[in-house]
Amino acid sequence: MSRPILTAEQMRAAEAAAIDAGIAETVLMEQAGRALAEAVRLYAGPRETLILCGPGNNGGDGYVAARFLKNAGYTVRVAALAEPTADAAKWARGQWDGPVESFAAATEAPIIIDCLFGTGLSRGLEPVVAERLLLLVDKALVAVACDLPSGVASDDGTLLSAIGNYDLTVSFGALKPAHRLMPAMSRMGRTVLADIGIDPGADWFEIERPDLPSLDPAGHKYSRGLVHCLAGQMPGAIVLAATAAAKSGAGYVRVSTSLPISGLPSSVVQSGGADLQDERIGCILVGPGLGDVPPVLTLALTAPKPIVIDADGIGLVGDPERLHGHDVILTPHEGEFGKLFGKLEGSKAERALEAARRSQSVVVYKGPDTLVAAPDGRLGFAPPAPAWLATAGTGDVLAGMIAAMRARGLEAFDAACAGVWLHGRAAEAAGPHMIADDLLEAIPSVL
Ligand SMILES: NC(=O)C1=CN([C@@H]2O[C@H](COP(=O)(O)OP(=O)(O)OC[C@H]3O[C@@H](n4cnc5c(N)ncnc54)[C@H](OP(=O)(O)O)[C@@H]3O)[C@@H](O)[C@H]2O)[C@H](O)CC1
Ligand SMILES: [K+]
Repeated sequence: MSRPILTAEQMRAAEAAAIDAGIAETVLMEQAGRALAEAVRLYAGPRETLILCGPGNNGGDGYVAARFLKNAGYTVRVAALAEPTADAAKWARGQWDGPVESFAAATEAPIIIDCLFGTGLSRGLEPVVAERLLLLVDKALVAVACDLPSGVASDDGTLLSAIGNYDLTVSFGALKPAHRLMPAMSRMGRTVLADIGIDPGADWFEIERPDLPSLDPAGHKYSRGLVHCLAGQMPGAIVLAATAAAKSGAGYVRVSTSLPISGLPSSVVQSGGADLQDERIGCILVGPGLGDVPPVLTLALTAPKPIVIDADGIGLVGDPERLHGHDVILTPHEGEFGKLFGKLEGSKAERALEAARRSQSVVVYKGPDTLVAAPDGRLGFAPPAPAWLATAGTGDVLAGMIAAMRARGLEAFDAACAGVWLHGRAAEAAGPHMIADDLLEAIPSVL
């Protein structure tokens, strides 16, 4: 089951719905605090613990966690930034029978649990607060964030204050966009989601291992999916893309090229012509190494087939509305995204959805935080992928993997999510010294 992702406002609405359904807010808080304490026990082990509590319900979670950890035999200190202002937090504070120090005088501890602010953060932290929090987090053996590291903007992943690096983030009910958007995503450490009895009902979620169609014993190479790649001026890119498609389980990969291309697997067929009316084609791939050759994109768009438009192909689209009526997956990186869609407002999540709506296409908005957006509002957030993917040719490999998933019968949004997820795992398998060619070799191990 994919982990749901909700904005702060959606989270508050889901929490309100749970309360309307008869679950008291203090019960939600008790569940959250208990989950936080349990995650700390499992992850950090029994060490002296300092819990930093803010004035809102994030702080409330902290008072509950303090009680559970103390009952589990921990040496627990609580330091408060201010007295609780939220009702549930006042209740939780009242349930805590230990002393409460002042945050300003709090001294470092092996385990720090940051319960200052969560989804209610509305601005940067006071500089003196940010500074002290940073020091306590940096000095800790294990730094834990309750729901979010304090200073992170929940909905877009920006840092409203300088924050440290956390080892563990424990979220409740649903992940927030900040858990899977840069730069916040890179500070979370391991991100745990605790079920506290809230029904998130989300259109946004974290992409997880795809459920790939099993092979049909009666199948043949065409039924396993034919990927037709259109080569351009730089053949090396299409070699990576076509090979990736073949290694990702497409039954047949064909490359149209005006000049013979070396380096392709012998199983990949090269042809001079480009008969795109061939009804056996499962997906067309255009763009890797294409160069500035608009007619090739125009030709690809004449075929009534699913199509992955990547790299130079994206730069040749011109008006996103040109793609209406076609079955397209776009795979832009930041620069290609800006060139095709211009400057859009809002978080990366909102920009991805706006692009999907404008182009009526599935948009794979690549980056350290890759998103997959569908015109109908579905939005997949990729789990963290290795930084070493930032090397030449890995985008060509991704495009080939997505085209293979599409040709194997996954619908466009699922094919894009599958390709993105498998691409990240293949990079993990290939290891930190990989180049794109090594990524190809790792694909079969993650299918
Ligand atoms: N969503 C759920 O199902 C549950 C969430 N829980 C936890 O609750 C927090 C959200 O709690 P909330 O009270 O809405 O917000 P915070 O605790 O994050 O803090 C908001 C208070 O802090 C003030 N504030 C905001 N920014 C700052 C700042 N930079 N400096 C000082 N004070 C700040 C804010 O007041 P303002 O009027 O000043 O904005 C609030 O007083 C969620 O993250 C979960 O941890 C429930 O416990 C369990 C269910
Ligand atoms: K926090």
